Amino acid sequence: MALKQKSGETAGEAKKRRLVGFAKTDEGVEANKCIKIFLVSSKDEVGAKDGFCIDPMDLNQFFGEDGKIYGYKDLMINIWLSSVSFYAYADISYASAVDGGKGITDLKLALQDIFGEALLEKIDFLQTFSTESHCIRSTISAGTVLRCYSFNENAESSDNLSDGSFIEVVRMELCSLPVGLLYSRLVPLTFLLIDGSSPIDVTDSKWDIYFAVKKIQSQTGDYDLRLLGFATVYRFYHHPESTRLRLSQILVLPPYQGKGHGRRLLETVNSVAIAENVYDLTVEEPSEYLQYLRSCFDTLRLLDFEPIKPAINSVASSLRTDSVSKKSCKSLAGPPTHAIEIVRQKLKINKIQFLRCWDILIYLNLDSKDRKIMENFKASISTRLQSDIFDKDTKSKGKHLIEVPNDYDHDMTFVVYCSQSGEESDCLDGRLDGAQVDQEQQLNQLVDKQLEDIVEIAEKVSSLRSS
Ligand SMILES: CC(=O)SCCNC(=O)CCNC(=O)[C@H](O)C(C)(C)COP(=O)(O)OP(=O)(O)OC[C@H]1O[C@@H](n2cnc3c(N)ncnc32)[C@H](O)[C@@H]1OP(=O)(O)O
Repeated sequence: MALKQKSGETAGEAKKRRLVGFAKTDEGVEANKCIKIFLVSSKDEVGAKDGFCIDPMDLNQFFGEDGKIYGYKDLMINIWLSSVSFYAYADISYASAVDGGKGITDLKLALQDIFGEALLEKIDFLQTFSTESHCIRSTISAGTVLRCYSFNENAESSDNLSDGSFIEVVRMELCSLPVGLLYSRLVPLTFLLIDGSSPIDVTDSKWDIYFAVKKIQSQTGDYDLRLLGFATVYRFYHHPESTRLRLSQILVLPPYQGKGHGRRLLETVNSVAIAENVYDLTVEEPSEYLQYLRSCFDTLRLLDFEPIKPAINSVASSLRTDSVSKKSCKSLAGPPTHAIEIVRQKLKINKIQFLRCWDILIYLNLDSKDRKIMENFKASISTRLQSDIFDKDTKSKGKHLIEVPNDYDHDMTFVVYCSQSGEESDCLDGRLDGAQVDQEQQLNQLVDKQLEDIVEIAEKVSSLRSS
């Protein structure tokens, strides 16, 4: 006999209710785990799962607060992105779609948030391989070719044009209609591959875009263009009658990364800054790798820049002396003002970037195996960091350095804040819940991290110079 519960239902009924209740708990699936994005260059590659798969930053960010997709059983989303036209098509498959308590995610809407109007139905997408096959050439051929270099697929080649493929760097105004339309189809790539990227206003005439394109010669003697990467650059007004350039986004398509195209794009923007004698060139929130690339590139230029050599030699020779007092460390910690100014004027490197490269330039002039010299070098960096963060005046106003945990595992984040009263305790201490740790220890960690970066770039620069 079935046992009845208090409410009058049997134990069997209660069990069934529990099971149904359990089945209804939809745990969802992380977008990162069920979406794959393939870069394809022909119709035949669409549908093949062994093509070039893009590794996006984080797809979860496009799907609600927890990054999950709800309501589907065995969901698989394969997205085919054409490297010819930059249109896309999403192949969505699942066993069933049931509201398990958290609704059914509107996949079309979410994918449109990423791909916008570039997302097409399959039939239209397949047609783009013929109808849009020349879209890069027809859009970009009106641009100004600023640079041309030959390129060997398997090994990075020099800039002589004798062999390999031809690569051109072409500049265009983003506000021209065909360029704006092409850029709008490239925006999804910036969302997927650049951390924290946001679209730019293509109607603003101060935006330029630099395309790196590969020229492909056809058997008929005609040619076509394949897009390898691009960079967007904004032209700011600088008082009283100058402009500043800011590199906002730079992206090399994943199959072509690490082959020197990003560096060539950066070099080209830099030559424009010099040729047009703008005030300086800055980079908007560079990623760690872009900053590394940029520091290698700028340090190499600075090593050949005669006007700052006496200043580098003078600091390096002081650091070589047996003992460097705290007081003298301060004067050794940074470049002299005239060096900062001439570097900005001639190379268009701004002060913050020059300070980063300065440490590398000094390090390259020292014997890294000499413990005493390295101690002096470290002390000079520490002195500068210390005065950057806690200069005399602000120290007495209650400045605090606090380590704050972040979502990334590679670095630490530090927050510097001032208590209004200048007293030790402040409501922020409470908010950060015991995050305040010993300042000196944190400063040392900061110095060690800085030293690590300096050594890494110095070694890369030395190997590039000797190759
Ligand atoms: C502001 C922003 O947009 S931040 C976001 C930046 N973009 C992204 O993160 C998107 C994804 N990533 C990318 O698109 C690319 O990787 C980029 C744009 C960051 C870099 O472009 P890539 O083509 O991959 O880099 P590229 O091959 O040109 O340069 C890298 C190498 O050149 C080296 N290099 C730097 N200067 C020079 C020089 N003058 N001569 C020779 N080599 C140099 C660098 O040291 C680096 O070598 P390594 O990695 O072997 O140590």
